[in-house]
Amino acid sequence: MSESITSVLAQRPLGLVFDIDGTLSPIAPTPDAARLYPGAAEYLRQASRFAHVGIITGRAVADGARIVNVEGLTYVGTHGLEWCQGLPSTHEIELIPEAVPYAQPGQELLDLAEKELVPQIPGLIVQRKSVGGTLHYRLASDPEQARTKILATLKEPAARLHMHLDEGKRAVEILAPLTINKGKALRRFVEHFRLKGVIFAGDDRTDLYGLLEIERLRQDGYAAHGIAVQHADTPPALLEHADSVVHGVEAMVDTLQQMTIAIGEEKE
Ligand SMILES: O=P(O)(O)OC[C@H]1O[C@H](O[C@H]2O[C@H](CO)[C@@H](O)[C@H](O)[C@H]2O)[C@H](O)[C@@H](O)[C@@H]1O
Repeated sequence: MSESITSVLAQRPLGLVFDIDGTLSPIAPTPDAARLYPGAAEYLRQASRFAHVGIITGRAVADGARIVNVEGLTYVGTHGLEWCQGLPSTHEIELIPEAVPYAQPGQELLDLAEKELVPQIPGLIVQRKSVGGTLHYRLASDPEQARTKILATLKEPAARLHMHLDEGKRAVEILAPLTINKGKALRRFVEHFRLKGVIFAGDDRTDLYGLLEIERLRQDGYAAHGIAVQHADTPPALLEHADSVVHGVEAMVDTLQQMTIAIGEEKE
């Protein structure tokens, strides 16, 4: 582990914050098939004895928590719009008030996708969230053609409904046009727990907001470190703004294990 990570891990209160897909869970053919890398849940559980552990994901909270399924973590879903201070089976999910007006327009776009795109693109998966959702074209016979078709079909209706389109891994995201993102969520997490040190890890476009917030937190005097999990399709900007890079989910979970051991030793 780098000296920079070690020095952040010595801070208390400490926060450890992770994305799910591509970070703790290998990319799978469908969203439902994704699983945490072996050992990851146990390391998160152990880490949560000594640090505030957060999951900040593009998935809905209920979906992300179903995959991670560790009690005592903070689950932040739908790119920062939903919060839950534990598993949703025992804790209430809070939808941030600014997002509420965009629930209906998001549903309309997803209805349109089901009506117009699903019949034309075999393999397209429509994933609904409390606000917006994701269209997964990974299983389409020609993914690039599917992507073009989805964006062309939704561009005008999205503008009319004041919704925002973004892209993830083989996926088009339908988002509320809010300035809330994973970076804002990370800042709120840090302030909520009055953290002195924080580590954030992610692998995709939307995780860039998290890495940029790590830079701002450091400028504001926090001990902060950003990790990019590199895959073949990792956006270059993510690598430029990361303080360290690990190669793939297995290496990320190995780093999580080392961090867990280090903070356990620090405590004793
Ligand atoms: O912020 P994340 O936790 O990384 O969530 C981003 C999106 O991840 C999921 O989709 C991605 O992973 C799937 C399973 O590995 C894969 O099949 C898909 O192609 C990827 O785009 C999730 O389903 C989305 O809701 C998230 O927005």
